Amino acid sequence: MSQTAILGAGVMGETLLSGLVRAGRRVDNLLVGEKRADRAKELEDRYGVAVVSNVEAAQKSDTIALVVKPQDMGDVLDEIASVLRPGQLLVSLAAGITTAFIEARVPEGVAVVRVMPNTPALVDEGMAAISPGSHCSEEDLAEAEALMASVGKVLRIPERQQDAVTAISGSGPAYIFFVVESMIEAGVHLGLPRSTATDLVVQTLVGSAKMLRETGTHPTVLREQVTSPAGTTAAALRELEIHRVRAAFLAAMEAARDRSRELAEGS
Ligand SMILES: NC(=O)C1=CN([C@@H]2O[C@H](COP(=O)(O)OP(=O)(O)OC[C@H]3O[C@@H](n4cnc5c(N)ncnc54)[C@H](OP(=O)(O)O)[C@@H]3O)[C@@H](O)[C@H]2O)C=CC1
Ligand SMILES: O=C(O)[C@@H]1CCC=N1
Repeated sequence: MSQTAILGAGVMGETLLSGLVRAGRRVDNLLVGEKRADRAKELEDRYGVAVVSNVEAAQKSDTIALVVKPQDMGDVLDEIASVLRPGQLLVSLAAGITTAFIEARVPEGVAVVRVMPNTPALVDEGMAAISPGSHCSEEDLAEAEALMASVGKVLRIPERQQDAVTAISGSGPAYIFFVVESMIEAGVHLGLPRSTATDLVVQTLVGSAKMLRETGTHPTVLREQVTSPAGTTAAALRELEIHRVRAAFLAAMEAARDRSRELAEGS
């Protein structure tokens, strides 16, 4: 079995680690590089995984997942570059960071794949988009695909689409949780107990998501089915249009796309 390292075990690194463990990956085939000692101890206790230096993890692994913040990526690559060798695969999950950025800092022959995952991977419902770097074989891409497939769906996309993907599915769960929070607060304003409002909103979200996935029906049609003539839904949707919610979503996602581009410049 090949050895996999995860460098940076914050929210996303742990999400990947826990998914691999759930998918049946033996912990002795996994290594974690994490600079914070208390966090390292937490992960060792929780998963029984070895937390070692980045250099040791990189040296001993065939596949190395880079899950540090984009701003820390240059330092981590500088730290491990001297122990990397041709045939190894680097899988970067960092927003904004291009495969060219990574390839310029590692020895030739090290394959690079860029991935944009999301946090629903924690419940095996992740959405990951992957793009090959310039020296990446089909085998390397398939390896990265298998890594991410253990925690959800995987789509292969051209790298030029990665900043837009980051804005849609990478950050996407946050927008959905924001809508959920807003609806729960509205329920409380309307006089519902908070727990009742929460149950109503969460099940409505799950049911609606299931309809989208299982019926394959266009969301406009599904929305129209809820909207009775001169009814309650039409009254609510008119307010959402007056408050320019659709335009706000577009502006928000353009801002996320632009921020992803800026992260590539190291800011
Ligand atoms: N959270 C999300 O929903 C998503 C995140 N991503 C990407 O995943 C990456 C990580 O994000 P996220 O998990 O949210 O961030 P976190 O800050 O939670 O995790 C990053 C972790 O890396 C650690 N770290 C920093 N420097 C080093 C180093 N030199 N060696 C080893 N570990 C180091 C950090 O420690 P410390 O805190 O001490 O600095 C922290 O534990 C980012 O690049 C982000 O763009 C992609 C898609 C979704
Ligand atoms: O907010 C961020 O920068 C990361 C990338 C996508 C989701 N979280």
